[in-house]
Amino acid sequence: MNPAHQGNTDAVESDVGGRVRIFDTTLRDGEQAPGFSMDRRAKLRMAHALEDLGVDIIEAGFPQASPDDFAAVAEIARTLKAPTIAALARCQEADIDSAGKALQGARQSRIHLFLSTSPLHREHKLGKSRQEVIDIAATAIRRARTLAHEVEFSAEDALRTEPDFLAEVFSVAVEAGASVLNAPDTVGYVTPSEIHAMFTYLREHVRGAESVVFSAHCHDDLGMAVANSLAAIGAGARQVECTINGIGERAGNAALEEVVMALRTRQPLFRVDTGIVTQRLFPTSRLLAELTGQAVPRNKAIVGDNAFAHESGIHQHGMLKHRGTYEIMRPQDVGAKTSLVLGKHSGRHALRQRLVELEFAVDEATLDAVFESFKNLTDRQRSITNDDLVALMDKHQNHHPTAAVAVQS
Ligand SMILES: CC(=O)SCCNC(=O)CCNC(=O)[C@H](O)C(C)(C)COP(=O)(O)OP(=O)(O)OC[C@H]1O[C@@H](n2cnc3c(N)ncnc32)[C@H](O)[C@@H]1OP(=O)(O)O
Ligand SMILES: CC(C)C(=O)C(=O)O
Repeated sequence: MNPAHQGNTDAVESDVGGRVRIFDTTLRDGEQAPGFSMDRRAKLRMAHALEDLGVDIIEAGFPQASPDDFAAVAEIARTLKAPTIAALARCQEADIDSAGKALQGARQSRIHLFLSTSPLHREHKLGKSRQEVIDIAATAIRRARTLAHEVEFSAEDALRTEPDFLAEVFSVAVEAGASVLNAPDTVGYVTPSEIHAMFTYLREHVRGAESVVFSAHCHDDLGMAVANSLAAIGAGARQVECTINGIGERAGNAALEEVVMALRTRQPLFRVDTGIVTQRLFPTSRLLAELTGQAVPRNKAIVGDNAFAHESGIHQHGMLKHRGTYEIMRPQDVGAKTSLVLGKHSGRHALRQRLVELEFAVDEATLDAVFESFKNLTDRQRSITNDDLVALMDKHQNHHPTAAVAVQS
């Protein structure tokens, strides 16, 4: 068993341990975005990869959404050993019962209930008063408590909810038996300082706060999902809900790989750890792209093709002297590799390095001459391959047979 998973169900212990629980919702919030749906087989493959990655909780789906999603949650619950398996449910009996049923085979099960709390959602979406929202949540939590090992309660649109009302809803949720309180920024509206203030307020005002885990679930509508998740951690959140490649509703959720590597790379700042096997980040990202048919953008942090690629001559020169000049993480720590790509922006240092790797012995005069041909080629071609370089060297040697020696090509 991955040591990351040992003892991952004790709410109180997690809050004092400097350990942030990673709740992966790739298979639920990620999957519900247009273009990303996965069938049962794809979900099962992804769930195994998430287990290997060391996530603490896998939200496997929304069983009431469709028969195949029910089956996917049930199969993941039966099959996986280490992580807690969560299933989403509205505060409705049918949803709760179907989540409980789907989770029956899980070693550690969690029903994840949600109910809107913001004035906008209360009035226009649910048509419910404050008191009705509180009563519906409490009744649902008590029912879910009998069907799973643990219950998480999410106050949908929490970050646009009146703080005193949110604290009251959460206090009732704790009394009813919820052990994880999730305050989602459902529409990606807030800034880091605002979410920090909300989590600080909640931890001070929710009755029973010391016995539960506070959780952040941030959306990326304004591009702040990761920053907001980190700010919530700074204010005491000890569970973060995130997805591989940041997939999810609209602009997506906080990207798991970004949250995890920010916490790791800036450990002295955040002083918390996760149980993620970071070397699995890149392969897990690629598996998701394969299963959904949605490519990872080249410039995506941590897992994009360009995350550790350098084409600019000045950067390549720096990298050849000391990789810390232009890389803040070691690519092997996320399962990736550094590449010095030769193209229009490259300089002599990187060109010479590649020629040496190709086992050409190159003097300065040859390098200058080949560099000129190389630059001309880059104006016609976006990147230059090893075969292109060998051809350039052959051409040069035919004109100047003694200038460069191909030791082997
Ligand atoms: C913030 C989030 O990401 S929440 C999760 C969103 N994910 C999804 O919706 C994906 C899966 N959903 C589905 O497959 C479908 O919406 C179903 C099967 C769950 C429900 O379908 P339908 O019964 O046809 O309802 P529909 O989706 O059109 O409308 C939502 C209903 O749920 C109610 N509802 C919404 N949230 C909640 C809640 N947390 N608790 C109780 N009821 C809720 C709405 O008021 C509405 O009720 P009404 O039918 O009485 O008017
Ligand atoms: C169900 C909840 C946690 C959610 O997805 C949201 O509010 O964005």
